[in-house]
Amino acid sequence: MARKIPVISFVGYSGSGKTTFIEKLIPELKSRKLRVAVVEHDSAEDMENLQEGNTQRFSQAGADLVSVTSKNKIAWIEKREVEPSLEELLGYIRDVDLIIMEGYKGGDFPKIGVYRKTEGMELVLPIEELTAAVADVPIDEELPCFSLDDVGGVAQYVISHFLQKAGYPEGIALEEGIAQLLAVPSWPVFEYISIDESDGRICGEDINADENIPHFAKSPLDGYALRSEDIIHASQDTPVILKITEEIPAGRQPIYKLESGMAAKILTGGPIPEGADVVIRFEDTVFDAETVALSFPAAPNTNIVPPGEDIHIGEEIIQKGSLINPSVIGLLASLGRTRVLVAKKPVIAIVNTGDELIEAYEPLAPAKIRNSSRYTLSAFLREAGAEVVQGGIAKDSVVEIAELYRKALGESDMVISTGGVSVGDYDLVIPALESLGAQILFWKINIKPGAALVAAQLNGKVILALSGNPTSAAIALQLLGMPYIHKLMGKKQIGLKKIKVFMKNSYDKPCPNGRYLEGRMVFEDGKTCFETISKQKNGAISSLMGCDLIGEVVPGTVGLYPGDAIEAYLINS
Ligand SMILES: Nc1nc2c(c(=O)[nH]1)N[C@H]1C(S)=C(S)[C@@H](COP(=O)(O)OP(=O)(O)OC[C@H]3O[C@@H](n4cnc5c(N)ncnc54)[C@H](O)[C@@H]3O)O[C@H]1N2
Ligand code: MOO
Repeated sequence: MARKIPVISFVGYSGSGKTTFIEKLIPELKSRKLRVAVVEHDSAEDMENLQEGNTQRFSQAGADLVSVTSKNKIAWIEKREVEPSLEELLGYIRDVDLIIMEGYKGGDFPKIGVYRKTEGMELVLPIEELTAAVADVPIDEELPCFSLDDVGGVAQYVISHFLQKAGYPEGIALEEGIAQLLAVPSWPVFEYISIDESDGRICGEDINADENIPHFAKSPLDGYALRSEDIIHASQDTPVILKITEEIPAGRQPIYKLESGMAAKILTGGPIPEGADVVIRFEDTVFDAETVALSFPAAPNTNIVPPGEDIHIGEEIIQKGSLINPSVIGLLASLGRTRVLVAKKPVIAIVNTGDELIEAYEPLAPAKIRNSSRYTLSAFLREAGAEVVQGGIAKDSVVEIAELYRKALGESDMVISTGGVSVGDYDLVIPALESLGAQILFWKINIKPGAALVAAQLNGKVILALSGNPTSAAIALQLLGMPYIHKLMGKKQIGLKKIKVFMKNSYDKPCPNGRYLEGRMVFEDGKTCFETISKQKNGAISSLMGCDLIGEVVPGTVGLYPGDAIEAYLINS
């Protein structure tokens, strides 16, 4: 029997954006090599359009079935007394991976609700009948909800929920792991804070200037404001002498309009008086208390800062999702904006597992080690802009690990754990997650170091269980965890920044499957270079010493030598 093709229906009131969303989703699914069918319901208008031309003529002439074919398309119009059942309709569709339906509210198919709450719209079906939603605001904690432009997230959600076989994938590519995590819906929450507190936060709004800076024409230097036409004939032999009307320091509004034969003494930042179109600096004039002599002409607008020269009305100050920095804060202050909308910091809980772990403040005991990863990972996360809560150390017991996960999930937006993810008898993270009813997204990714990990989700919250090996955990947090954490943070640019660097030293181990190298950024002969950290050991804490780059050794590399170019990720960028 032919495999049943998965069907997913998008439902929502007219104007909710269903069609637009599906239109954007199709290329997204196609880019993932899927064949997609779309079934639309109740669109009399489209049916009319379809029947234009010869097909319509044959159809109107009474043909029961008209088909039109061209090199790469086929269309089929069949007259029916009654509307065919959905089952019959779906039975015609073959050779696709997914059927998307628009507007079918009935039938036992998963349905994704589309709606715009801010436009006063309602959900077309009760929440219980939906599998997910696409909306302009989150709907319900239990319902995966994607924003109206998150087609990538919906594509991944559809693939991982309806197209993949049951069970979880093992040993997937890094990019696939990142995509799976990004597909777990998340909504940054926003808050207004003082701009004084906003350095390093993610802006929650697009801000454009609503005023010109400066908002008046001003002088960029100390000198005399005057009319260019008055000095057209000025020369060394025949200087023009103008009468000084007033003094205009920065902050004082001029009193007099400059008439012919007049000048105003003006200081840097002072407003240009009406009538003046030139400022000549003190050094180029001869003056006394009442007059100023000019001995050369100047073109109109010389030394005048026009309104809006610095920032003009409408100019972009910062985009939603960008990092606020000191210069943005200064611009906001110039515009009179003392509060700014920012994304709340996501709260990430850290749980460490392992019988061998003791707290950093405890004295060493035989076979025990201090829990260093709790501190390394917390520091990385805080530096990246998250709030960190400590979920404690769990002994190697399914019940204890599950209990700490449960508690940590209650206090955070995401849980990161260490240890217990390999294949040993004490690797109990997967059973602990399963005992909580979490959905395991995948186990292990194809990176070295950092392969051993588990990604899961429970009630829309991600649990990223990293390796116990300190360097592996740190590298996997950076490469796999950070893109999702950036999304949680409301960042527009997600994932670490990558740069091109030149090897400072050799790394001569062949890497048939590729690997990542811990390294330091150094500068030599005007080039940004990559110096490998001497210990490249997954279980060593010292492999991270001074490490600010993760170098990418592409599969098939037989060795790297000084001067060779590689790409490297900037840690915590
Ligand atoms: N038979 C196999 N053994 C291992 C494999 C494998 O494929 N087959 N993979 C190896 C790789 S690669 C990694 S990575 C580790 C992953 O192991 P776990 O995630 O289960 O981690 P643990 O065994 O719990 O710990 C590993 C190592 O790290 C130390 N550790 C643990 N937690 C901390 C902490 N919070 N701070 C500092 N150090 C910590 C722990 O004592 C162990 O020495 O598995 C390999 N084995
Ligand atoms: O998986 Mo391990 O994380 O390669 O060191």
